[in-house]
Amino acid sequence: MNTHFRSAAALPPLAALMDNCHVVTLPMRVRFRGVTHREVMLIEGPFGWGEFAPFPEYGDDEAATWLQSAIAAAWSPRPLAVRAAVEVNATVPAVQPEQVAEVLARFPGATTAKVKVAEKGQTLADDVARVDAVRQLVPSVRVDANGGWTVHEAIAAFSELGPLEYAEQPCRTVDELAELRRQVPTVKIAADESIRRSDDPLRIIEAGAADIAVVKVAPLGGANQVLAIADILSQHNIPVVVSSALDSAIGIAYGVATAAALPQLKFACGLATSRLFADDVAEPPNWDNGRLVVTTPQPDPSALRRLRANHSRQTWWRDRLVRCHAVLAAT
Ligand SMILES: O=C(O)CCC(=O)c1ccccc1C(=O)O
Ligand SMILES: [Mg+2]
Repeated sequence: MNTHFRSAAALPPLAALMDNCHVVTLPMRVRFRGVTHREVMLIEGPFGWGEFAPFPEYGDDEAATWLQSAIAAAWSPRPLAVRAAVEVNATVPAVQPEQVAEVLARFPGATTAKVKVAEKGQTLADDVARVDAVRQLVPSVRVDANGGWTVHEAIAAFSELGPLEYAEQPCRTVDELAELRRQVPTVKIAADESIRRSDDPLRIIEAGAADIAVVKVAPLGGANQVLAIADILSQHNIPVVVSSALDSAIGIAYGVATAAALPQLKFACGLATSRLFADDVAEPPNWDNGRLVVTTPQPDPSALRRLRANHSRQTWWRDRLVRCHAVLAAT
């Protein structure tokens, strides 16, 4: 577990979480990260709602940090906002070029698009065709390879993809990112998995592995952790991009609140993923021409019923909650 920025707040008793949690399954409009449905657990506390939604394949140690974030959201006040809305990017899954216009139509006014590339089973030609289709409709394009390229493949891809705002996690390891940055100083490199799945989210600094840091609130343990990490990164001239982990409207609102509290925000944030869901537990933050407005939504009781996960998934998530609570209690 990433214990570098553990919360100072007291851990609520397990019963307080168990008695106030709901597991829902949100349908996606298009496949994303290989999934068509996203399961999340929502927990109500004295300060509102938190979201506990580590991906199913994550182990308990890693998932416990996501629980810390859910608890911070529901058991403590939001950080102080310095802006009322946050600029966001359109997110384009690894779709066919013919589907690009339909995807982008869900993000009216967004001037930056993030395009998924290096998807398993696809080729560089597929990526080039998708990126070209996006660039015809949106002026600024970034790509996210989710660590799918070797250094060599990344260099080949950069030479064919045209101008990029930046490339997010082009390779898997910190050392590869650093090597790629040395070899291709003209393309900005953003670290995502190297921060959110690392025991030490700040290792990228010393390694010289990133120009930009993607920070996700849940895997980093909450808003205060993100603000602390962003402060250190800014001292090394590494700006942050706050992004979603495919959160429900509840998690998105916490991400928007966190982004709104950052002293500096240079890049559009990856928080517009609500638009990839066909249904949600609450109205997501208002969309204002490419920006998301800071709000604190409440889950709609009828949506919690409508989207309620089946019995075996309820049990699975409640068991996971028990185990992750034990991890937090022991550290
Ligand atoms: O950054 C965005 O625009 C959307 C968020 C996103 O891409 C994402 C969502 C869930 C899991 C992983 C990722 C990722 O950035 O790799
Ligand atoms: Mg990413």
